[in-house]
Amino acid sequence: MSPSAASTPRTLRESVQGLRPYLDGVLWRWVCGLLAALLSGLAALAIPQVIQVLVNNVFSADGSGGRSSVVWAGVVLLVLGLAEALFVWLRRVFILPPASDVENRARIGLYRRLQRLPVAFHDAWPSGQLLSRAQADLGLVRRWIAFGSVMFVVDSLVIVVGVALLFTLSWQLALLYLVAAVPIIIRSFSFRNDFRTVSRLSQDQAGDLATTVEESVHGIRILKAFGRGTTALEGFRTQASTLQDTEVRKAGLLASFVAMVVALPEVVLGVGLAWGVYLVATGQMMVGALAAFFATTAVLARPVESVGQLLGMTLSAKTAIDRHLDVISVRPAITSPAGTDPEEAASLGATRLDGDADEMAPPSGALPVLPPSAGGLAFRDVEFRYPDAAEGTAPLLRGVDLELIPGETMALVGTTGSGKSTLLQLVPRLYEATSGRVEVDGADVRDFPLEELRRRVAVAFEEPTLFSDTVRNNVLLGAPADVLADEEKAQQLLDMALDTAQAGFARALPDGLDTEIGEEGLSLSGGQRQRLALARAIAAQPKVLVLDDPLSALDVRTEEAVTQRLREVLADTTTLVVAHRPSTVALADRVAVMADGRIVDVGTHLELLARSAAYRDIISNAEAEEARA
Ligand SMILES: Nc1ncnc2c1ncn2[C@@H]1O[C@H](COP(=O)(O)OP(=O)(O)OP(=O)(O)O)[C@@H](O)[C@H]1O
Repeated sequence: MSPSAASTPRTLRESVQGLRPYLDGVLWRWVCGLLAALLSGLAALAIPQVIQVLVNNVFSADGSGGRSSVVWAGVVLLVLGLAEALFVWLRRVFILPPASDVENRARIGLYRRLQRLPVAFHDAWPSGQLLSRAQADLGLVRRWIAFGSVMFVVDSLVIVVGVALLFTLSWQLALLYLVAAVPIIIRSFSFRNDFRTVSRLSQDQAGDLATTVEESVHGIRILKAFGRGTTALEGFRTQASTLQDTEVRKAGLLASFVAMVVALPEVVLGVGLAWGVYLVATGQMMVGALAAFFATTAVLARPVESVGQLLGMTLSAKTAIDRHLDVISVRPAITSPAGTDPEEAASLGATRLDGDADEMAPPSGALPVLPPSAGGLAFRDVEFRYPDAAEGTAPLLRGVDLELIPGETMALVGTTGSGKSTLLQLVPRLYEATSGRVEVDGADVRDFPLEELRRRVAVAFEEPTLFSDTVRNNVLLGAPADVLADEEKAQQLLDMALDTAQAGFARALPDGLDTEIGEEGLSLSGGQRQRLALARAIAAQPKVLVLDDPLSALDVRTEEAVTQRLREVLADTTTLVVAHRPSTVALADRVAVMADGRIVDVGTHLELLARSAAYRDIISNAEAEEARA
């Protein structure tokens, strides 16, 4: 499901139940916090009752007991005031830490799920939408759990109890107040729907805005180079204004509802006061009851005022939870075979939703019998279409048959857009073949636990992605755990990988191999980044290496040197490499020619030059491009 797809409709109860995996050990503290908040509300409501006794005694006909009752009432009021403050403090102590726990667990659950979801999911979801779900939405959920949810329940209960007390003091005046609540109750139904819609819109628009910021920071060089800064700013301004309009609409909706909630009791107050005085004057009501009545309405003023705000907060939090669940409930389409991956089961367990039960096969711990790691790679009648390809279009890859001999280096060449990169991504299951089989060491890639498959297969892409970390950590990202555990072996592996990829320049960086490279390695040149990404693939010590034009930013001579070293050092590693330069292609054992989503020929460079017009065409185009460069 893409972010533009409608969110699954859920009731508030269902949304809150979606948080269940994060509520371990939280509920009892929340209930204690709720009780503390309720007691503080009741303590506040008890104060007018004391006032009633006090006033009645002071104004009693004989005046007896006036002084002592004032002292007692003073003591009781003090105790009630202190109790109210104590319970407010207890509410915070009980609820604040578990609310942060929920936020933290939900954030980790989201991150874990994002790691599990296939590349196709990330193709469809803009990063800003995911960012806003991980940050702003979960912050809102925390505030709602810590404050909004508790106070919504407590204030609603305080209002119910308070109104009941008003009835004990004067049913006529209480009825007057209740009648004033009828329009509020009626309006609250339509308010809920209106506010929920606007709240979802504003949170989605905030996500789109985050995507724009992320993209323009990422593409700042392009924007500057093309002088598009002003245009980008205009676009951003429009988007920001749209969000502002939605926020203003949201605030307007809330303000009009809150105004109604606050104003109606105020209007009733004037009428109520006059009527109350009449009731006292005609002996239908004690003066103490009148004082207590209005003291109670004063105590109720705060919960009545805030209940509208809290309803708004509850609806916004519900939207935030729904947006979280929309991501967390996406089933990863590419998974390890059932029961082979404890981490997979943990990921599902941490985010289990209704209907997941059948997918929750407990990890058996026993891995299926896998073939020995020999470096076999084959494609058998493989067909593939992108999940987001237009309806009715032909599959991108059709009837792909290709077999590599363990240890050989095969170059994959073809016209642009013929599907070379796509084919490569099927090997580590970044995408899943629509039909047919991709085999590693004779077994279907779907039979391997993902971790094992990706231990056997390493990848380097044309667009190298590096992380904000040291050169060392970037290169050793996928190195075997036993090598990493031994400092000396890790250093040897690092040196070998850097030398093979001709990435010795990294040693001359200011802090050598411990130099922190900036976000995505942007402080390095394109060719330097490519060589580090290749070194990373080599350091993973795979049996199968798939390289998607990983040396395109290098000059011809360096590319040749790297290819030559790769063949020597990784003599028993099977390598499938997308290449464009004739000189590099010539170094491969064999070459596969791809056209229009099919492998149309396989042979040595010389064989193909002799027999394939398509190959000669590709090579002569590449030579012409090289000469122009
Ligand atoms: N995520 C995607 N969703 C939908 N279509 C895609 C996606 N990625 C690539 N394509 C389409 O698949 C086709 C093949 O792309 P691919 O990158 O595999 O070709 P290629 O042979 O590697 O091209 P080049 O040599 O230019 O890198 C292209 O038409 C491209 O538009």
